[in-house]
Amino acid sequence: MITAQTVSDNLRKLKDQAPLVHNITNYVVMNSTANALLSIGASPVMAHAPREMEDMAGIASALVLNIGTLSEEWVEGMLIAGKKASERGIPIILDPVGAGATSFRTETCHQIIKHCQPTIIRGNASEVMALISSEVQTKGVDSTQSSDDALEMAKTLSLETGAVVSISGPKDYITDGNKVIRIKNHIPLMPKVTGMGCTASTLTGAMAAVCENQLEAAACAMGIMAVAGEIVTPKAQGPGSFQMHFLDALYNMNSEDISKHLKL
Ligand SMILES: Nc1ncnc2c1ncn2[C@@H]1O[C@H](COP(=O)(O)OP(=O)(O)OP(=O)(O)O)[C@@H](O)[C@H]1O
Ligand SMILES: Cc1ncsc1CCO
Ligand SMILES: [Mg+2]
Repeated sequence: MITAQTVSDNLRKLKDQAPLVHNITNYVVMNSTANALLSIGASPVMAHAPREMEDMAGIASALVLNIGTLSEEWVEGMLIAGKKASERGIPIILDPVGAGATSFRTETCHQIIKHCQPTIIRGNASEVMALISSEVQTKGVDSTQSSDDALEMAKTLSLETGAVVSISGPKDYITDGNKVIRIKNHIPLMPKVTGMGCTASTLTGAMAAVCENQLEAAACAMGIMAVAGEIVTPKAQGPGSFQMHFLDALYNMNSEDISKHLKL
């Protein structure tokens, strides 16, 4: 499975390779996720116009499709970029933001899964469950379910789609349908900052670009989120300073931090 050493080795690779990560992402997090990518050592680009999707997905090392603030035109762009990325064999991360809240979101995820074959699906518990069961409702973008309740459906989703499934929440689980990796850190302020899940997805994209094994990549990215959260916790006085210190923690993270803080 993975160890602190695996996470450190992949972080080193990421910094050496500085992969270009193409994000089609929501208005809420464009700035914060671009900064997270820069802080970790990757190269971000946010682009969604259908006319430039073939070109941009044609030069990227990973594609992140985040459906947080969708429109019909964005879906068109996502499908063009996703097909190009899939043809090129680069990793595709789907963040099903708000799947289970509206049928537009859930149906768009199914379209992306069918036409683009994402390599990793990273969402909260009810988003992941909504991709398997139409009974599950998401509260806007917030989960209504626990990661434990989502785990069996996540395994099914993984086996049905061929994508690694990464569930975030008070407990993080990453599964390929057979193996399950759990990140045991618990950072209470993390869900009080909008878009930390979107940040997890974009960092998953950066890791997936440099790491062949998508289960390992997804787990390393969630591990890095957790380690940064642990570093920030004693410094933050609330969500505002948490967000600021989080970028600094990503930027300065070294292998000692990882072995000291990561709980697997
Ligand atoms: N209740 C919680 N307690 C501690 N950590 C949490 C909790 N919920 C989520 N997290 C952590 O916060 C990060 C984001 O996960 P979350 O489940 O909030 O994603 P999300 O719902 O997709 O977020 P967003 O849509 O705002 O981007 C993860 O690293 C996860 O471990
Ligand atoms: C709050 C919110 N609404 C749509 S996307 C987003 C960012 C967190 O998912
Ligand atoms: Mg989310």
